[in-house]
Amino acid sequence: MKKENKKTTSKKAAPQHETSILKNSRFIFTILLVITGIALALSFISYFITGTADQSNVDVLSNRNIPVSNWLGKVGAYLAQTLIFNGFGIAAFFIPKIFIHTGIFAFFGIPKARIKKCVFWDLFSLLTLSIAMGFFWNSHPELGGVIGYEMNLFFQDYLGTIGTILLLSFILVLLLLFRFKLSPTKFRNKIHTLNSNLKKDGKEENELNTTTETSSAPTTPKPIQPIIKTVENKEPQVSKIEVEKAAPIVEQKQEITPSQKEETQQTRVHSEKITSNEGDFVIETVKEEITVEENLASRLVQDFGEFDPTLELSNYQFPTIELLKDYGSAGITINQEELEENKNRIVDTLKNYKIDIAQIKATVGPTVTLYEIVPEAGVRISKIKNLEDDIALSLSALGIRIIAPIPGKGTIGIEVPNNNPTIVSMRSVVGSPKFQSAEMELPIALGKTISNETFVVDLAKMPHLLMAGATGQGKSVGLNAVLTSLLYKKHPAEVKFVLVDPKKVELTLFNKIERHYLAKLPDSGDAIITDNTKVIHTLNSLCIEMDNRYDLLKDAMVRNIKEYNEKFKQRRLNPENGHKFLPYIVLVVDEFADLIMTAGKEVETPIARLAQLARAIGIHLIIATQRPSVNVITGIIKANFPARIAFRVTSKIDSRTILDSQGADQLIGRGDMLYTQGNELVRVQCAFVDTPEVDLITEFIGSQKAYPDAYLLPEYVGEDSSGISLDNDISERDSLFREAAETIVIAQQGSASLLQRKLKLGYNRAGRLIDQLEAAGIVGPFEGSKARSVLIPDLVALDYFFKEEQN
Ligand SMILES: Nc1ncnc2c1ncn2[C@@H]1O[C@H](COP(=O)(O)OP(=O)(O)OP(=O)(O)O)[C@@H](O)[C@H]1O
Repeated sequence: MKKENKKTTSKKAAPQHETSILKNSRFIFTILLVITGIALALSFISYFITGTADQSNVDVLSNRNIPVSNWLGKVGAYLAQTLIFNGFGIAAFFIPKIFIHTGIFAFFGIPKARIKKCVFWDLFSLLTLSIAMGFFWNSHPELGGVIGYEMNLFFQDYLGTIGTILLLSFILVLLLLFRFKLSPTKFRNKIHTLNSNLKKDGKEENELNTTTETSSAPTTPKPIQPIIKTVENKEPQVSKIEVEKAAPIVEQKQEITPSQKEETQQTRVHSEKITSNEGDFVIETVKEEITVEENLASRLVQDFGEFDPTLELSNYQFPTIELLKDYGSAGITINQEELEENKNRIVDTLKNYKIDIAQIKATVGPTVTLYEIVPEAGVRISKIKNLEDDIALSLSALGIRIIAPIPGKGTIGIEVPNNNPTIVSMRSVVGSPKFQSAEMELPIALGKTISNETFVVDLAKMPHLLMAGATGQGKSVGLNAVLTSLLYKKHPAEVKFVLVDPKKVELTLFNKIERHYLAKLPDSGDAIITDNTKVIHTLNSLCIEMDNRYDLLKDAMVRNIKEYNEKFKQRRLNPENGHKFLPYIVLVVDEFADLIMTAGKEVETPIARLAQLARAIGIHLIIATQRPSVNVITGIIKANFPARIAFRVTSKIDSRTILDSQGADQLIGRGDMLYTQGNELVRVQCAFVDTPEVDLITEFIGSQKAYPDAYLLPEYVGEDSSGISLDNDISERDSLFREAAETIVIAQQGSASLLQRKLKLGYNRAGRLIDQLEAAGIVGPFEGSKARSVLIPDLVALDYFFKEEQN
């Protein structure tokens, strides 16, 4: 043991010694650079002061007897003559600047890249200035120097005088843009702030003038005023009147009421001298104080307006309604004969079963007509309900549904399909005033009800949607209708889709809007997910996103995404603390049965978690399945999906699985559906949107300026790869291991959340890194709520540690 200790001490001592030598030589070098720079600068200044006195002497540098006037002697005179007159003129001052700057930068250990950048721009400015000064060669040759003059002539030969001036102006613009980062927007903002400041000052001056006028108004000399200091709970003084002559001091404590506090914003002191008989006295008014965050926010809002999340794509154009196909007549054609015929048949059938009708009324919908019957008094409703099949048989129509009684009305409804159904076009529902003026977070125009009204629902309120139906009954069209609705109403900044499409063909068209509307895992190719492992990763990643969002909400002290975004828009949340505008995320899973069959619990668990918790933070799920059997739509999923859509299914059992009641088996297909949000069922004809229409819309959006990438979800490292072992195997380490170690050592705080923030990692990866750091002996073991201790004191020791490890 002792031996080992000795070994480590000697090994530790060696690098410390090395570093001290290194530090010393660096210090000497930096001092040398700065002194050289100063010397050059002095010799240049001296050159301009002593004028041409030394010009004829510099040639005889070797002759000790010739006197020179330069402050830095012959060498100074020689350097100044060479670099200024024979060189770059006054631009040569950039040379000592480079020396001094580099020296100072090196002293403070500023990264080399930054020093190089500085030197580059200085050399660039040196040449430009020198060429520009070349224009004055005839009157003042020392301004541009020989090199500046020659280069200037060269450009003039090729570009002419005007061309050279234009070129130099362009270079000046480049300098302002890239060197001084003076963008036009910054410039505008500066002018704006200057303007508003001027206005404010003007106002304040006016106010002050009024005060002084009133205070200097009295003609009779005032008696000597005492110094009055009003102190507000240690806040700056509110008013202070000073007289030259000594006077007693009266101090008053004054409470500031909350309302006063709100009024005040910023401390400003105005002083005004007033001459009275007794002498000058100064009035200092201290105005406007704090209410930190709120007022800062309102100031920001005042100066820059509310935060606009759409700003980055401010020129984004929503798709036009013309992109959607017009399927002929928007209205429904009422076939009187058909109506009459059906009515008679219903009345006759019911008569056969001894059910008398008091009244019958028909409401014609796009695909189905509803006959509302008011039975004679004394007729039992269950009797009619039981005759459902017989009535259907006598009407010889598929898809008869009897609603007995119609909720909210004392009538019985019989829905009979129309002989010639009308297509409900997406165009008609998107263009409807109901959808256009919908004040909803995520409005969806699903189609038209039986009374031909546009049926609009809010996905945010659902808050998740389950869609089921046998194959070919309109599920895919339904999904497209949902997505299209959102594309027509929501800006790319406001909503993002996560699309899971195991069939690989249904949602492919949405690839075109990847950088506008889609979200994906970092480093994954296509945004549309088609394979199962990726689905599991994405779902877990969404869970992480959910947790992160909850943290943000907690920090912002709000309850849901709407309030959070409101607060963010009002600039009351600081982006530097990780706050950002949160878009809604809509997860669409097609062929859910397929997923459950292959991935089972791995999919069900995150889905259930998201379904239970994600509503408040703006993640909404839409799940579609062909096979609505109980092992697919399990109890836990059903419980969290109160909003359900059933297209036609083949059996009553399937209908029960989806809707908890029958009915879906009696639908007629082709977009005929039942919608429920927990209570009654609504029969809706789904809006029809064809593939070419979706193609046009996505093309329209896709051809516009987009974000640099799809919306990136947090990284998720699968369970399989996160096998946490405390083996200190260097080859198995995360690629960010070293960076993580440095981050932890610099902060002297061993926490995964620190790594998450600094290295922008997902929780799992950060956790894994911490485990590896523990295994390596860089951080201590887990200590409950406290951060782990860091076992390496600084970066030098860490460097040494890594070197040791290599050996
Ligand atoms: N709302 C609608 N209005 C009119 N016709 C429709 C409607 N929805 C679907 N259809 C018709 O039904 C056909 C099948 O629809 P869709 O492709 O949506 O079925 P699906 O349920 O997704 O089938 P699968 O599960 O096999 O993919 C469509 O090609 C279309 O002709």
